[in-house]
Amino acid sequence: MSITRVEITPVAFRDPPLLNTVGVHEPFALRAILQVTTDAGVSGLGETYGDQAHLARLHRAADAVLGCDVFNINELRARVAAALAADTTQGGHGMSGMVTGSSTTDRVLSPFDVAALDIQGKLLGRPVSDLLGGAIRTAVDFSGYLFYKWANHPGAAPDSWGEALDPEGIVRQARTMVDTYGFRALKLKGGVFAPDQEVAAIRALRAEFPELPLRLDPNAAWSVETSVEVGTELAGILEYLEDPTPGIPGMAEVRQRVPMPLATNMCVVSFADVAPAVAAGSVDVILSDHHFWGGLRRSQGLASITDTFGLGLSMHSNSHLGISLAAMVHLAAATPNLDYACDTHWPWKEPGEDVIRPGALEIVDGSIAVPTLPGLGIELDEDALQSLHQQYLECGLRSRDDTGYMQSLHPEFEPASPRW
Ligand SMILES: O=C([O-])[C@@H](O)[C@@H](O)[C@H](O)[C@@H](O)C(=O)[O-]
Ligand SMILES: [Mg+2]
Repeated sequence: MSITRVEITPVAFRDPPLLNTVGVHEPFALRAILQVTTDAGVSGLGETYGDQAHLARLHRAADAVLGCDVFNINELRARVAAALAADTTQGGHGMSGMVTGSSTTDRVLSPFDVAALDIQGKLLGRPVSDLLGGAIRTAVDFSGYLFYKWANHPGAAPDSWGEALDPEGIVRQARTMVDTYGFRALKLKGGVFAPDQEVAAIRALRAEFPELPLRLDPNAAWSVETSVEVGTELAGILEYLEDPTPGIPGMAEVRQRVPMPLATNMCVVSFADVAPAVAAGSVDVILSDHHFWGGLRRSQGLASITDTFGLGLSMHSNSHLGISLAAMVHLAAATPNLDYACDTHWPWKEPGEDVIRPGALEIVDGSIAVPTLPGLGIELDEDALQSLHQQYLECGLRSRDDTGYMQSLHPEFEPASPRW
């Protein structure tokens, strides 16, 4: 079952002006869609970041994996690693400066791993979750991911979500999320306003949704002292506090002084980070993300590590389409120690704007039923792929740059970590 062809199609889909500590989302989010074909005529799908530098690496890896057996993921990884061995360039990873230390090989391997598992599943007539050890749940819980946001991108009409720049706006947004999707946990992307305003937003959410677990993630926007102040104020209110401050040592210090668990998708982003973070006692919960942890099998390796060290496991998300969501659902279904509802940016997408045919993945009562069809259980919509590719060609964006976009509108904006 060897790989005979890899097609890589960059696509762009509309994205609202969501704010974060490094800037604001641009009008389009970029992704790359991989179609991997075998000599058996069966093909599989993968989805990853669409930044230009990443695309160049994907193409180098694509040439290197031709002829590789789709059942031999170890060889797949070795070939990707060899193809990128001489690559010492940094950046272009699609995460806007927030997750810089992840492994280049693992980021590039990820969509090939997912596509190979999709093919294996189709050949065997089994869903990907079976290939990962079997689904231990029939549906996967997701959290409602709240963002401060403008009403519209400059020059464009307001989107249906409206503005959210204060606690009332955030509560309104949360109400829409909960009423529409039934989410049973909420996460607020912070690091946008001064910490007291974000504390007020969390308190407002707690008053409106007394039963729902709440998380706050300022993406390392706070100093150790600010993190301790916020953590102390929000005692008993947060399920976990995510990346309050930069770095393994800073997180370790905060962890000693705040009552709630600390989570990260910033100071532990590759296997190389795990030992130092565990030794320093930096975190209680690691957010996995198959897009930078090397695909589904390596993410399960991470799950074993968190299990071994008694750490919690959650799941991180960036703006994504349906192939990524399907992969996340299969992984989460087959990971027994996934202790928390997963993040997803899915509700922020324009309904219907996707590369997969609708219907396979729906958020109902805050969770997504695990597909039971062979492979990922989704189908590529070729026309939609072409139209999102056309949108990519026309939108002019070639790399995610939240900071540059913000500075083009507010030249005085300076991202700093920590900012407060
Ligand atoms: O989409 C965003 O603006 C998020 O801030 C994203 O880039 C982060 O990677 C992420 O969601 C997080 O949990 O840190
Ligand atoms: Mg985070």
